[in-house]
Amino acid sequence: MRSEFVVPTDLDTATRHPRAAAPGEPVGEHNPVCYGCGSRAPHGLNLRTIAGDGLTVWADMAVTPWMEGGPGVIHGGILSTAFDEVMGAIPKLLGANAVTVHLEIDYGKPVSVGSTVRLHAELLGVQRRKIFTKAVAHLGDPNDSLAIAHAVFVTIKGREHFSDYVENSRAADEYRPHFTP
Ligand SMILES: CCCCCCCCCCCC(=O)SCCNC(=O)CCNC(=O)[C@H](O)C(C)(C)COP(=O)(O)OP(=O)(O)OC[C@H]1O[C@@H](n2cnc3c(N)ncnc32)[C@H](O)[C@@H]1OP(=O)(O)O
Repeated sequence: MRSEFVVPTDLDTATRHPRAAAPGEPVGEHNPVCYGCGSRAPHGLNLRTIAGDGLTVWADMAVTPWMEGGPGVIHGGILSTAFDEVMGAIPKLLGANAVTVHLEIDYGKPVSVGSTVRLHAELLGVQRRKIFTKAVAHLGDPNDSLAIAHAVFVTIKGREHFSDYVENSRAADEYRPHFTP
């Protein structure tokens, strides 16, 4: 499948954080009301991302009728959100808080409503605060991809980054104690 994302040739390697989820364990939601992974996001994707070997993660997503874009197939924006979410679990394996600054998707084949898509993400490398990731969506054979994604995340200090916005959160009561100086 074609992708023209240019991976920098001078990335550094990184190591798994000692307290990161072990292979086979859920990476865990980063916010209980997150649209992508939150267990208390009734209109969200409720993705459960699992740590893989090395610096990889995966998640399965059932493509339900409300995800439809073209007739009988998934909306590209839903798949894009799922990719963002799953690749966004890679910084957690590094023990880092990070947000997406760049997200790029190559769509290779339609994804049928009723199918279950596996999203598999890996770390490509790091460069200062930047974390480069790649992910593939497939139906069981990673070499037969439906779509490929690349994303760049940048590490942040959670409290500084979100303090101006946390009162807008549906979980503000839970966050407030952690964000009040
Ligand atoms: C409590 C729960 C916590 C954890 C919460 C985790 C939530 C995850 C949610 C799922 C993922 C999302 O949807 S996240 C939501 C969508 N994303 C966002 O809202 C992010 C909005 N962007 C920002 O706020 C800002 O850009 C920051 C803070 C990320 C970075 O700003 P900054 O701190 O001033 O840093 P800056 O110097 O500009 O950039 C740092 C490095 O990144 C590079 N860089 C910047 N933008 C880009 C870009 N588009 N593409 C490539 N590279 C880029 C710069 O060149 C630089 O590289 P160099 O000079 O080192 O070479």
